[in-house]
Amino acid sequence: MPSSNSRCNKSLSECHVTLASPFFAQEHPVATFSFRPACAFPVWQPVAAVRPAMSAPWWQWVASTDSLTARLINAGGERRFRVRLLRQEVGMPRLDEAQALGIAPRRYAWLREVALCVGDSPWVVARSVAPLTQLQGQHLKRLGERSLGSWLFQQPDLVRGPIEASTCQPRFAYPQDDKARSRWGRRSVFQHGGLSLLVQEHFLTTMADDLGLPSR
Ligand SMILES: C=C(O[C@@H]1C=C(C(=O)O)C=C[C@H]1O)C(=O)O
Repeated sequence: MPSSNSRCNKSLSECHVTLASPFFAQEHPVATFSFRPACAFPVWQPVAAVRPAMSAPWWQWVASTDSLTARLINAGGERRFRVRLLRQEVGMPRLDEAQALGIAPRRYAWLREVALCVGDSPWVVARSVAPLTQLQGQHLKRLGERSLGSWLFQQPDLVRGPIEASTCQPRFAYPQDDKARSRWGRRSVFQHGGLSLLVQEHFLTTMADDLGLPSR
């Protein structure tokens, strides 16, 4: 059983890992995250288009349209579910994110990056983006370490757009003591009360190992 100071309980400053990015060739003593850019510009495809390359157990996760939070809690059984907030700030969405949201590039957005942990393992890392101009009245900024899904799936007018999938690695940093990598990434845009919210989730190898999921 991992120690109590495992990666999901460590403070962010304790998540000391080697930056594996080509831009950080050497161990970076003050670094807190690993970063492995595998796709400079990620390729997102409709989830149905990648189904032939995806095993049935993974399809149950990647193509599901209900709350991932609820699924993770259920799959974790007795193990504690935890949202680890990595970053939440106002910034610029990436080009593919702006395109997915249908907004012009270089428009300020609300950015949130989390690790969804079951027990001591980060199973999913996620990055959510919403245009800042659409956030009036939303309580997203005060979410903290409550799951975004716990709020989102309470909205009666919620509409989820089509799910797209990718095998690209996350382009944001997340704690990776055991060199966890993304097995599958997915994204979709949620609409609620004039808000468009892009949610991008990456299912990690730690989740595959803990659940005995196939490699793809
Ligand atoms: C959209 C959901 O919320 C989850 C929780 C997130 C968060 O807290 O930032 C981000 C992505 C999701 O995996 C969900 O549970 O389906």
